[in-house]
Amino acid sequence: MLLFGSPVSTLPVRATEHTLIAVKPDGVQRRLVGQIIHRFEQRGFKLVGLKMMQASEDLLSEHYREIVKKPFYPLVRAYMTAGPVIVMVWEGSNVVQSSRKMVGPTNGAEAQAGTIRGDFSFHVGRNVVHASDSTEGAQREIGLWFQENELLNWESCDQDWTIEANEDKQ
Ligand SMILES: Nc1nc2c(ncn2[C@@H]2O[C@H](COP(=O)(O)OP(=O)(O)OP(=O)(O)O)[C@@H](O)[C@H]2O)c(=O)[nH]1
Ligand SMILES: Nc1ncnc2c1ncn2[C@@H]1O[C@H](COP(=O)(O)OP(=O)(O)O)[C@@H](O)[C@H]1O
Ligand SMILES: [Mg+2]
Repeated sequence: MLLFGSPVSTLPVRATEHTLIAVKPDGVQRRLVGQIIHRFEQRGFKLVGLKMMQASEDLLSEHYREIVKKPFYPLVRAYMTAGPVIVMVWEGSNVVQSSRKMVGPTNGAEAQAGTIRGDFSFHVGRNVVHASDSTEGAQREIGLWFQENELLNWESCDQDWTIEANEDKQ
């Protein structure tokens, strides 16, 4: 009797994309972690890594190497090291671009209601969440924040109901 559907080995291997999402120190302090995780879960993306960390200044300046020379960077450093962050890796088709849309523009004051920043923030320096902005950036950031053995490759039981099986053949 097949209670759980096809055996794992016969499930199609699908092209995957990953992104780094972080709940910033304000999100942790404001008890928004659960609500933020919930949004990615309900979209159907798959969580493959998660941990709480205190970011070091070195890690942060690598992570934000594109803004490290900007005049406001000291504010970003103070903000991002002010308490623990929750870092996560999410998997799914087009997850990088979709996550950016879910997160909304950098400044919460410009973000639409319904986005994470639009619902939970209104100041650029307290914008609750980070999301990688490109697939290359995501790979770089995941490598910075996670060891390989902290990411798990697992089969989710709903994948046939969130991804059409023929996706890779189109
Ligand atoms: N205080 C302050 N912080 C800023 C300013 N501009 C950007 N930041 C912060 O620096 C972060 C990085 O900026 P960007 O990478 O350009 O914005 P982003 O890609 O929307 O944000 P991340 O997802 O955190 O990378 C922002 O999310 C803000 O928290 C600014 O003018 N003042
Ligand atoms: N003008 C700004 N003033 C204060 N903080 C900023 C500003 N621009 C960016 N930041 C902070 O730096 C982070 C990284 O910036 P950036 O990567 O450009 O935006 P995003 O977070 O939307 O990808 C932002 O999320 C925000 O926390
Ligand atoms: Mg950014």
